[in-house]
Amino acid sequence: MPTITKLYTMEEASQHNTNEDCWVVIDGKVYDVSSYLDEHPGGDDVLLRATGKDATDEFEDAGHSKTARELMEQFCIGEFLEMPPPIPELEIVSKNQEFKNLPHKILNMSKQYWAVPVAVVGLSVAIGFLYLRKK
Ligand code: HEM
Repeated sequence: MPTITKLYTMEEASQHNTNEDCWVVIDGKVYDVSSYLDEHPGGDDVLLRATGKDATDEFEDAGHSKTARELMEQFCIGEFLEMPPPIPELEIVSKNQEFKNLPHKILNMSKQYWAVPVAVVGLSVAIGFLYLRKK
């Protein structure tokens, strides 16, 4: 039977960063080490500092034994879902002020183009009015 793996984003994993509720992300897997904080031979502070990021390097740097690696499996709650980085071009377009102000620019332009015929018609009416009054 296939096993269902829960996927967690870093945003979700990083919310579990307290003494009572502590998750760490190591080598693509998410571990709930809340119950292990007091027993961790390296101390609870290192685990708490390892939350909210990929702690693979810190875990490897500590030179964990085979026993430690076997032990950690019981704390595994799922896998880490890495979100793709935002596409730079789309970001540039969305941040570009020129594109953001485009609706206003179009509105202003349409106002300008209306102003000329309205002015011409207004002037013609005024001249016509004055001409008729003189007669
Ligand atoms: C589920 C996760 C983890 C488990 C089960 C675990 C388990 C252990 C165990 C059993 C030891 C004793 C030494 C050994 O047998 O290797 C240990 C030591 C240690 N661990 Fe972890 N660990 C975990 C995560 C981490 C993380 C994420 C860090 C660093 C950010 C870390 C840092 C350390 C340090 C600094 C020591 C002490 C090494 C020493 O004094 O020689 N551990 N850990």
